[in-house]
Amino acid sequence: YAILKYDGLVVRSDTKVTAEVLQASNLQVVGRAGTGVDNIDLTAATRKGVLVLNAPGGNFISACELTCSLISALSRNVPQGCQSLKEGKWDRKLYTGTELYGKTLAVLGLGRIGREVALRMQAFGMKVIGFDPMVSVEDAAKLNIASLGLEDIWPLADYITVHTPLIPQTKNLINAEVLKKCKKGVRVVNVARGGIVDENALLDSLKCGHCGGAALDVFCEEPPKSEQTFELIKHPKVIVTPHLGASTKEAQIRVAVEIAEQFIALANTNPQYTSIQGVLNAPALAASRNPENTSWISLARSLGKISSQLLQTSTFSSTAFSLVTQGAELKNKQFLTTPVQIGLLSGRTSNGLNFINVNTYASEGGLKVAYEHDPSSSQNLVALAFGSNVAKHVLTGK
Ligand SMILES: O=C(O)[C@H](O)COP(=O)(O)O
Repeated sequence: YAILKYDGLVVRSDTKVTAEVLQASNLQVVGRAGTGVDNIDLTAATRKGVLVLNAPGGNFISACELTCSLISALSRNVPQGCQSLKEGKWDRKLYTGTELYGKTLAVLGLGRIGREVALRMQAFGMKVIGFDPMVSVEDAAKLNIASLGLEDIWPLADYITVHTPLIPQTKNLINAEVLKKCKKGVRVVNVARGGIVDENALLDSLKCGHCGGAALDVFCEEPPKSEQTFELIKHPKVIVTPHLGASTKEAQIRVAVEIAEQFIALANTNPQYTSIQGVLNAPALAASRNPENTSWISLARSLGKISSQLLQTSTFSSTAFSLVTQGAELKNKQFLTTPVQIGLLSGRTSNGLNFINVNTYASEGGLKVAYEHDPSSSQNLVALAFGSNVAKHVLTGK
């Protein structure tokens, strides 16, 4: 395996980093020069203790701009008119469009891309409604977006654009039932991920004339192979691009720089680069790298290790663990439960434990460490209490 000699890997969405690839490698870090990580087996990476990072700050403007271009191209039949003229025709009547001015755009997912799309399409005079369970009605209103429930959105939207990751909750978000609830003539745009829009349902709705058009940059399978997807791609009311959302010179430079800077920060070789903001599978990693925490981490690990030796049990499932910190310096140090877990599990597993994978092995072994900060004492101190119905112990360290 060529991968064996590498410690780090940087990919775009085309390269699949499967469990098999991870297993065959000595990788310590996988960087995604972009946003979506559905091409990386995050569970397998976490289990192996391989850090996964992304660079979402670099390509959102490009994804937004492609979305806006597709919305306006859809409204005026730009690709169809272009193709027809190249074929020597002069079909002015056939490609009469509709204005965007005064139309309602539904933006599903009000993260970085969705917000930028809303802002730009408002400049066209579109009324923007939106949905995002993570964004409050007030915050949406600050962006001039009326935040509505999905059921209220469907009958209002002239255009629907999706800007969510592909997760179980968003798979087939736009499906046959939804399309039936939409206005006749609704247009659907997907520059996010294939699978958020049900391709078969969209094709049926286009064929019966209910859906008025679609613009697709992403597909369930990339590159597409199935006959049905090609029928959708070739439909006269569909305009398509081959996953070009982030394919601009600027975005590619930005994501490459963003990932490279994070790799340098991880290597700790240049004090200019310290930020590893794209970490996806190690919530306690940033805190573990702060020199102020070093001695507390090693104390927490030792408390875990000693507790493990004091406990005669082979499993932890019937033992309750509680980590208590005291003193101003130790406020909000919940992450110390991670080195406690490492200490508890070390010597009990042949897997190499680190800040990335220990939570996986802890939950598989029924190990839970509760956390509490006691503000009543000014003395900086860490205490690990553990016990069962039979015996209780408290270990403290300063
Ligand atoms: O998730 C992303 O960042 C975009 O879909 C872009 O993917 P790409 O890096 O493969 O172009």
